Amino acid sequence: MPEQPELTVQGWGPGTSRVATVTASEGAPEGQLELTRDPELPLPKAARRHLARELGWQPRSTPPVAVGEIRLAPSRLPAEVHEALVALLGEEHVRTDREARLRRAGGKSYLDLLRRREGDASDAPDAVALPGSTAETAALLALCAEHGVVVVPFGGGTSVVGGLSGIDPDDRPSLAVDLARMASVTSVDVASSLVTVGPGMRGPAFEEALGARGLAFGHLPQSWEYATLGGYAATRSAGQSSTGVGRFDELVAGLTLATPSGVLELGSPPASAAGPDLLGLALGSEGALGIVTELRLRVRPAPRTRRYEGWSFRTWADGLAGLQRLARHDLLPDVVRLSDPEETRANLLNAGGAGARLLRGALRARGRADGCLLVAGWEGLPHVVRARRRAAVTVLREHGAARVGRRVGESWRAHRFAAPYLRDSLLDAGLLVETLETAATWTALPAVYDAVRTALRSSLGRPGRQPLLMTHVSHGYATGASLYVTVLADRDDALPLQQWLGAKRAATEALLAAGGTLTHHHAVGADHRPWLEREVGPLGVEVLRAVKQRLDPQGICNPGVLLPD
Ligand SMILES: Cc1cc2nc3c(=O)[nH]c(=O)nc-3n(C[C@H](O)[C@H](O)[C@H](O)COP(=O)(O)OP(=O)(O)OC[C@H]3O[C@@H](n4cnc5c(N)ncnc54)[C@H](O)[C@@H]3O)c2cc1C
Repeated sequence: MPEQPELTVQGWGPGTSRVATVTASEGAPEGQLELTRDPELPLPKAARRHLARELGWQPRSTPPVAVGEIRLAPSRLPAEVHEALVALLGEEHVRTDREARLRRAGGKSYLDLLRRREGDASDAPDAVALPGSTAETAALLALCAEHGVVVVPFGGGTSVVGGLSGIDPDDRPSLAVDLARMASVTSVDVASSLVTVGPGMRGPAFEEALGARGLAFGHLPQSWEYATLGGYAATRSAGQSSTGVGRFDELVAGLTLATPSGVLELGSPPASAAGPDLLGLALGSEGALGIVTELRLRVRPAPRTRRYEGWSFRTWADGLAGLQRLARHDLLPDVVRLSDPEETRANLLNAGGAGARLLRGALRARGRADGCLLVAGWEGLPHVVRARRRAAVTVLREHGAARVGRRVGESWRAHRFAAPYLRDSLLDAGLLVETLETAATWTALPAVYDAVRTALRSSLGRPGRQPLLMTHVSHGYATGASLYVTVLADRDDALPLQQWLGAKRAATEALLAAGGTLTHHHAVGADHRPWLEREVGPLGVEVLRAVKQRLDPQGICNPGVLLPD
């Protein structure tokens, strides 16, 4: 089994604190499992007060059921498939035990976590296989196609769009294919800035391997500690520095895709005009066309210097105008994170310590208490960073931005992976916590922002209760930017799933109508697929279906994602 720490079943983090006793059931071995997460992080008092005031929320204790009580149906993997898989991969790489299946049940969306916290693991795979090579993966796919077993590739398990829900209209047995064994760097071509790597590798290990050679990759989503390179490719992920280094799909020079119909080698670095780029079909295919078994990634020299700092705009409109101007002149920093007034207020209140108090005071004194905070970060060669920053600062000042110092930027950088841990505490205290994201042109962005907020407010608002909607721009392009909304609301304890499903539906309809994309970086998964046709049109869906039919005629490859019913 993989040596990397595995994510806890009901939340975020490695989960080493509470030990759950597992009763022998459905063939699972009896014993102790370390599956639950770390002890709850305390919610700062100021944050509690702020949330109670904003949301009309009564803090309460709503802990998850014990992991040992999560319900898991017996495995339905046919014995002949199990035997054939063992012959192919070896006994230790084919698992049907409770721990293996529970750990690969679904992803980490609010809906996933609600289900797991309530003791529901009906989306767990029937078995888990860990192939060690492209050839083994291709043989596994052929075997599953022959026997009608659904295959769900599993990277880090951090999908937030139901990408691992394993939905199958024909309700066939399902196999999670965990890529954890294919997690090493197999070649480094420094001259060409190309590295070949297995899909199961995670960001920290990848950066460490590159750092030893003076290289860096720089793809840093908030899920970086657990998500895998294969998962990034399958979902077209974007990291926190994507404005500078590019989205993950822009960093893929080539990849290998094992499908039930054979193996595809895609991508021809540095560039090619040999027809349409088939690499684009694999990127974002979410396991629906096959399994990414190798990646050729574009890397860069490790940055020699970094500069992160905070700026404050008087208004959201000023902030957007400033970023748009930077974008048009190709002056955007590598990291751009512009928070709207609600997110700025919440971040400032939740930041503890004397530094945060001083900053709040300074912003009030300058009449910017309700302003918008921008975190800007530059990385690279010192003289280039200096020149880019100087040019950007001129533009920022022209748009009324005031510098609030390096501490703000450095503090953001230091805590950039912390929020998911806090989410567990908020769930324990009776809150709805979820995020959604989109992108739009600079022209459409303000309307999309307003539309999403209006939809969420009217769906989640009740007399005396309002959701807290914290929005930021986190990825900038010449043509537009992404919007990322964190939603907090008093949870409806009676119908929590329906509460969020209603809000999500309303927000999605609103953002599409206003000109936003269905998803900027979380992918389609199961949750967004009813709307895919709105994004790519009926003919676009048919084209995708035709490709799937050719590569996966039995429809065993993650049938619950991407394509609408
Ligand atoms: C707290 C949190 C923060 C997040 N922050 C970000 C962020 O900043 N930016 C961002 O882009 N996303 C973010 N995400 C979403 C998620 O991390 C990304 O979608 C990520 O790319 C998923 O990678 P994974 O390895 O965990 O894939 P998984 O969740 O295991 O799988 C995702 C999908 O890809 C398929 N898949 C996985 N591996 C392969 C493969 N080798 N071949 C074919 N298909 C495969 C799966 O079947 C599934 O459909 C966040 C998620 C969480 C929970």
